[in-house]
Amino acid sequence: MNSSFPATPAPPTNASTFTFSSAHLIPAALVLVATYNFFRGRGKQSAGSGKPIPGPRALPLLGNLLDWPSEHQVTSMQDWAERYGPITKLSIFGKNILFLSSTATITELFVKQSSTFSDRPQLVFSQELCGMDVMHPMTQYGPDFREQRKFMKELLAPEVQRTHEGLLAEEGRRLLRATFERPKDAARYLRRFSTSFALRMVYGLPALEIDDPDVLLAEEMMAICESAIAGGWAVDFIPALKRLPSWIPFQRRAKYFREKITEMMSKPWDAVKSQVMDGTAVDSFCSINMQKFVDGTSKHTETLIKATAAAIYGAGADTAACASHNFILAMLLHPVVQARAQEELDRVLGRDRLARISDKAQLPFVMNVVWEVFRWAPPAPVAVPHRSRADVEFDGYVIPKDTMLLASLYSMSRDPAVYTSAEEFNPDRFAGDKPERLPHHTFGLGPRRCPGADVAVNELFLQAAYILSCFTIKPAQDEAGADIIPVPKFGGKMVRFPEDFPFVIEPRYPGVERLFMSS
Ligand code: HEM
Repeated sequence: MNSSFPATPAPPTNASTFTFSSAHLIPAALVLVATYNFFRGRGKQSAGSGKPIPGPRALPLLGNLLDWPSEHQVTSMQDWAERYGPITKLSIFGKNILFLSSTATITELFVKQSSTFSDRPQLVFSQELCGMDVMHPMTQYGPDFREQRKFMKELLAPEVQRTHEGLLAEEGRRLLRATFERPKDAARYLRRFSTSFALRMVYGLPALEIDDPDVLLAEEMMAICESAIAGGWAVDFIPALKRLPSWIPFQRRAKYFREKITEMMSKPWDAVKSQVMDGTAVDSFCSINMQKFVDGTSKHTETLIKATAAAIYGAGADTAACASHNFILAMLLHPVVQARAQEELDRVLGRDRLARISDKAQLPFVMNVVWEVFRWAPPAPVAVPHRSRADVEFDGYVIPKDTMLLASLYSMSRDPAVYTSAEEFNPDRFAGDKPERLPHHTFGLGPRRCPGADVAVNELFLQAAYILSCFTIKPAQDEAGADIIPVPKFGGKMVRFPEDFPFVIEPRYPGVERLFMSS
């Protein structure tokens, strides 16, 4: 009966990497470029700039190369926030990187000065070498960005969400049935829920199984995107390295990533295209948008829609799966919270039906559990990197043009000015006379805020309500019969999954299966 979470799929390792985590292997060429940059003084702040931005001391030539947190970015950012305040500066081979860690600073830059801080940095590895420049999370803040947002709005805006409810409910029932029949695989079914939901919403594919090639390809693709964007690739800091020959390991890796990304963008897209042609396509983001360019819309628009489709499931499936894993962990560690949520579900819904999205207002405690899961363990603890478009004066500092900005959404969740006893899992913080602020920041701030935020909240709400109506999550036991209470540990670069932990999931009462077996 014990279940446990599989680790996040790792990107393929058919070639050794060339990242800053293996900095000792960087060849002499790299040092030469560094020397060149150093003497050109590219790492300095702009001429006549304000007070120096605090941060770890930079070494000659290397700058802060050795301080770069290729793993556990969140922990480094928390440490720096304590030592240097809300803005910490690193400089690597002439590139300025700012780590932001307070609600006030992130809001000021990403919301109030959004026209300057909503671009993405030029990441040579992911954008140029892997071909991700057209994917929405990497597009620059300009016409292509706005056009893709328009396509997405038609799918993801709150007013069109009801159309996804049928799909969510169907995937939810599949989750309950599979968990009932094979409780030890519950964690894998949670992942299937979000991947299958995202792929069906975007491409109108039939419901997918755990080991379906489309699911496996999508999971590999997500791991590839994470590695490409957050891998700390040397070529992102020294663009001249992109001219190195194709047999160099990072070039081989980029080639493999590019081929997989192209396959993932084209395979389901081409399948939908032929269904549209022969009139068998079901309504989906792709089939609906394809009709628009049948009559001669440009190839560029087709590429934008195709890349938007890939970005929606790429950005949405893993983060949502991570949130549901965090939910299970939170319920395992907090049985009293779990029992209160179950009591509310029984009181409001009875034991005759499962929740609907329209029940959210009647289930305030369940909703507060959902928000507290997002706050306690933000799935994307550091926002996708932003870039400054111009020199900007802020708080006595000058932030130079082309600075990369990494915002810690995790630190916002731990901000003592906003949340009391922030480490505690306490859904009641959002209730009572003086409720604390709901953690909308978990989805980022300003124009680059996650376009799938409302879908993600509905997805976790329905999962939480379905699971707690039908099952109880309990600790597994060791050989001596003692409960195993896991100490939460998290890993991953962009999406921070909890590490593998054992748990037991059991039906709440005899006959509960009639709620989900028949449909
Ligand atoms: C628990 C679930 C989710 C979390 C925590 C989350 C969080 C985030 C965050 C923090 C960002 C970066 C914001 C920034 O750069 O400042 C982002 C971007 C994005 N998210 Fe989500 N997300 C989730 C689910 C989804 C879903 C379900 C979808 C689609 C259906 C989605 C689509 C996207 C896209 C396309 C972007 C790129 C936006 C851009 O670059 O402008 N996300 N998300």
